[in-house]
Formats: sequence, structure tokens, C-alpha cells
Amino acid sequence: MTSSTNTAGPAGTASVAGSLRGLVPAGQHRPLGWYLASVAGYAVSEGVAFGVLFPLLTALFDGDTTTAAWWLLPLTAAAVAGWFAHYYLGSRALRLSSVWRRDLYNRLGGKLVTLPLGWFDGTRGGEVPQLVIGDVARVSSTVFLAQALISVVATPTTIAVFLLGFDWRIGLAALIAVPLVLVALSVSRRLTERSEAAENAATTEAGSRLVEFAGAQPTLRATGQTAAGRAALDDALADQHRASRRKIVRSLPGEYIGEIGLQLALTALFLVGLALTTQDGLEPGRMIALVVLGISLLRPLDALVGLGGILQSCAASARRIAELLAVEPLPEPADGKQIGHAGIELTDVHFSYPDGPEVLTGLNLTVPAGRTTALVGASGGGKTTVTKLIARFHDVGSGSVRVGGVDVRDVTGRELFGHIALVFQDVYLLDTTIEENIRFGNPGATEEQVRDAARRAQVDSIVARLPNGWASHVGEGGRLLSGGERQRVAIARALCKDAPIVLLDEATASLDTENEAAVHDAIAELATDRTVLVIAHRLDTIIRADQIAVLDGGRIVECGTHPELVAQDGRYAAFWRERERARGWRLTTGARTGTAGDRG
Ligand SMILES: Nc1ncnc2c1ncn2[C@@H]1O[C@H](COP(=O)(O)OP(=O)(O)OP(=O)(O)O)[C@@H](O)[C@H]1O
Repeated sequence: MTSSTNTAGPAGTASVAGSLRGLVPAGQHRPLGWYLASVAGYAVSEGVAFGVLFPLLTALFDGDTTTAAWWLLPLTAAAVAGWFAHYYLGSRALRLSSVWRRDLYNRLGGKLVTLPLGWFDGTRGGEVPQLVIGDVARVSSTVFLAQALISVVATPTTIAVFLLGFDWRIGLAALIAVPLVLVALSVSRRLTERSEAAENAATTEAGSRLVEFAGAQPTLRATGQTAAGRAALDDALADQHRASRRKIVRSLPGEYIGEIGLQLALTALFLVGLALTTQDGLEPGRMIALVVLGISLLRPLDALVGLGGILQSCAASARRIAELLAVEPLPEPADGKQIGHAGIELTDVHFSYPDGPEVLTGLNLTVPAGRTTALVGASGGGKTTVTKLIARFHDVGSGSVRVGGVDVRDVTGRELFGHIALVFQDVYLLDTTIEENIRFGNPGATEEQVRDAARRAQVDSIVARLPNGWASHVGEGGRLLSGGERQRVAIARALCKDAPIVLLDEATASLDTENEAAVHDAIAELATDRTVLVIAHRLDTIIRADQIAVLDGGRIVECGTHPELVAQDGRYAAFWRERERARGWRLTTGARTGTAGDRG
């Protein structure tokens, strides 16, 4: 949490209010304004009730019980009205906050479907859960926070007006104490927060180490390194223990400074009252009643400082949400062109990720319609980037990507995705049945079509082993299936969609023999009569491709069939010899273990 002193200034408060105001749902400004005005009215009335306390207490000290009883009437009425107002404002706040939360969910949901798909790459996609869970909750809860803030400002202000009216000298003393108490409380909070922040960081670190230690168990046990693996966890736990002790020791002065500041101010107030009583003839009863009012004025300041810090973190959440809502979608033509055929052409494509080096440096590639093109090259060379540019996750820096003879910037997303099926390695399956996951490729598909796609992608054998067959759920992201099985479901989804172009990133994870053969057959099925651009990792897939394109240094440096490229004796031939050597080794191993494979 940011230091509360940041929020103390009017400029800080204005920027916080600005960040939040921009996110108020359309049509809710007026109800919110009314609500805030009602809260302010309620807070002022509470201050007035405190003001009424003065004549009541004075009458009591004077022994005038009849007058005191009369003053008790408005006070009781105010208390009863206060209960109703409290209930009313609480239910208004609940309603406003839930409308706000729903609106933010809708806006974020609407935004997520228009964001360039490239936005979800890398770390920014990981921000979504925090935005949706934490930030939306914080922003919508500012309705309650505003109620608390207005109360701790408006009630003491009203009391101050009464206090000045009753006795300007004590009123002035209380007002002079306000900034001093605020400074003491801010210093106190800053000191406490610093040690709290250090302890939080140490606790988070210890938590991550523990999670890491749990996740690394298979590796640690397989290598007999359990004790060594614990060292980092033990260090983190020791750090956390030290940080906790330090927090206790260091936060004490902070806590005392605030409390002492407040106590000093109250004592000073009392002394001023005492001096006025002894030297200026102020009646003791009046003096005590005035000091009680002074205490009611100064006490809420502690809450004010605390709320400032919370408000700051709400503003940070509001800024994160506003930033996401401000991300521009990739421009789409109002009247998009139609994709003519299933061929793909990339011409002189230059591309770099934001703030990164150039990944593609003038790439030219033609993927003929109805054929399979295998894209090979070193890891990190840009193969996935090529497929993502074809599917327009990002726009090229310069050059062009044409699908079916049309620049992808000149077609609508609907038209483009109507022609393309994606089968990436990090297949994400929805936590529903396999059948529904396949149907996702083509919501209008009949049961017959879904089952046919499943059979062709060898998914029926997965279904056969699941306890509930077709009705089995696959878990969040498909975690109840293996990597190979997930890819088979994704291939079935692509078959069900029946798009003429398939962009496929072959699984690199180790597959068992059955999965390996099944994925292979599924890919072969997918390639029938379709344009397939496959980021190929298996030698089988590479050799069988109609064309192999070798990506190196951000360009296609060789392109041809397997025999042509081997004959060229260039990069591909070297790559091939290397793979053959590896395959020879693996075959030997496989012969021993009975798990021969040809994966690269
Ligand atoms: N979203 C991103 N933001 C920034 N840099 C990225 C992003 N995605 C990829 N890169 C970088 O772009 C380069 C090309 O990555 P790409 O994934 O296209 O390579 P690749 O050939 O498919 O690699 P691999 O075979 O290992 O999957 C790499 O240096 C990578 O770190």
C-alpha cells in the first residue's frame, strides 16, 4: 500500500477522484451523486447531534435536568433517524456497488473480445485474473469507502463549526491541533507500513518458495536432491521469521508516535480548557462539554489517515482497469473484403514485439492452397510469430500478410477466423465435456459431425477410457488430459470447424507411443484437402510435408521438398543430419527400451 501521505494533498485526492470517476457506469453519475450528497447530509447531521450534546451536558453540569431532558429529545430523534439513514445508505451503497461491479465485468468482458489476440501473449494476459478479481472488487467498493471518508471529514468539520460558535478559543485550539495530529498519524502510518511492507514481501517470497518446492518434488526426488531443494525454502522461512520480528520491533515506535500525537493534542485541549476555567471564568461544566466536543473532532483523524491509504490502492486499481479499457482494438475495415482461396503469402514482413528486437527481418513465404508446409528453424527464431501474424494476433511492422489473396488488414476478424483453424501447443480446453469442446469449433455442428471429427482425430479412444465417456469433464484448461490428448481434442475441434486453412504448432512435449501415433494420424487427417502451415518438430511430419520452409535470422532462407533441400546441402541438410544422428541414438535406446520414436 502506498504511503497515506500521498493522499493527503488536494491534488492527490483530485487525481484519485478523477481515476475513479472515469469508471462510473453510464447513467449512474446522478444516483451516485445523490448517494454521496445523502452521505454528506447524514455526516453533517451526526456533527449537529454532537453539537446538541454541548447544551445538554452544560445543563446537566448545571443541575438543570428539565433543560437537559428537552435537549435529549432532539438527540433521541436524531439517533432514531440515524438508524434509518444508516440502513438506507447501506442498502443504497450495496446496490450502487453491485451495479458498478456488474458494469465493470461487462465492460471488461466486452473489451477482452476486441483486444488484439497478441495482447494475451506474454505477461499482460496474466494480469486479467487480478483485474477481474481484485481490481474490480476494490473499485466497486469505493462506494463504501466514500461513505467512511465523507463521515470522517464532514462530521468533525460540523463539530468544529459548533465548537467555534460555543467558544472560539477552544475551537481554535482544536483546529490548530488537527494538522499536527495528521502529521503525527501520517508519520506513524508510514513507519508501520514500511516494516509491514518488508514483512509482506518476505511472506510472499516464503509462499512462492513453498509452492516451488512442492512443484519441484518429482524432479528433486528423482535426482535425490530433496535436501538441497529445501535450502532455498529454509532461507526464505528464516527471512520471513526475521522480518516478522523486525516488524514487531520497528512498528512499535510508529504506533506510539500516532497515539502520542493524538494524546498530546487532547491534553493540550484539556489544558487550554483548564486555563480558561481558572483565569477566564469559564464554567467547569461548559469546559468539560467543550473538551468532549474537541475529542469528538480529533478522534476520527486516525481513521482518515488509514482511509487515505486504502483510497490510494483503489485509485491504482482504477488506473489499471482504465488502461485496459483504453487498449485500442486492431483497426478493422467497415466493409471487409472476402477471402478468395486458401493460399497464404507473406511479403517482406518485418515485425518486432513492443520494446523488443526485430524478430522477422524481411520474411517472404508462400504457403500454397491445399498443401502442407512445414516451418522449421531454431527455437526462438520466430516460427510461432509467423503463424500469429497470419491469424492477425498482431499487425506487421511493414510488408504484408495475405490470406486468400487479401491483406489480413482488409478483412474482418470474423471473415479471417471463418477460414482459419488454430491448433497451438498450449491448447486451452474449456472445463466442460470433450463433446462441447469439439463443438466449440462449430457451434452449429450436429452430434454426428462432432463424433465424426472426434473419430478422425482419434479422440474416441480417449473418450473410451474416461469414466463418464462423452459426458466426462476435462478440467480447467483441460488439465485432466495429457498434452497429446489435449492436442487431439484441438485437432478434432479444427476438423469440426472444417476451416480451409490450419495453423498448427505440433506438440513438443514427450508423448507416449500411443499418443504419438494418434496425434500423427490426426494431423494427417487434418491435412487432407486443407492448407496446413505446421511448426513441425517431428521428422515424420517434416519429411511428409509438400514443402519445407527454413526460418533463420528472421527470414526464410531455404524452401523446397525434403529431397531438394537435402540435395542443396545447406541449413536444412545440416539440421537433417543432426536430427538423423539424434534419431539413430533414440532408435538404439528405443530398441533397448521398446519405445523407439522419431521425435526431434
Ligand atoms: N508476446 C511476446 N512479447 C515479446 N517477445 C516475444 C513474444 N512472443 C515471442 N517473443 C519473442 O520473439 C522471438 C520469437 O519467438 P517465437 O515464439 O515466434 O519463436 P519460435 O521459433 O516459435 O520458438 P519455439 O520453437 O521455441 O516455440 C523470441 O525471441 C521470443 O522471446
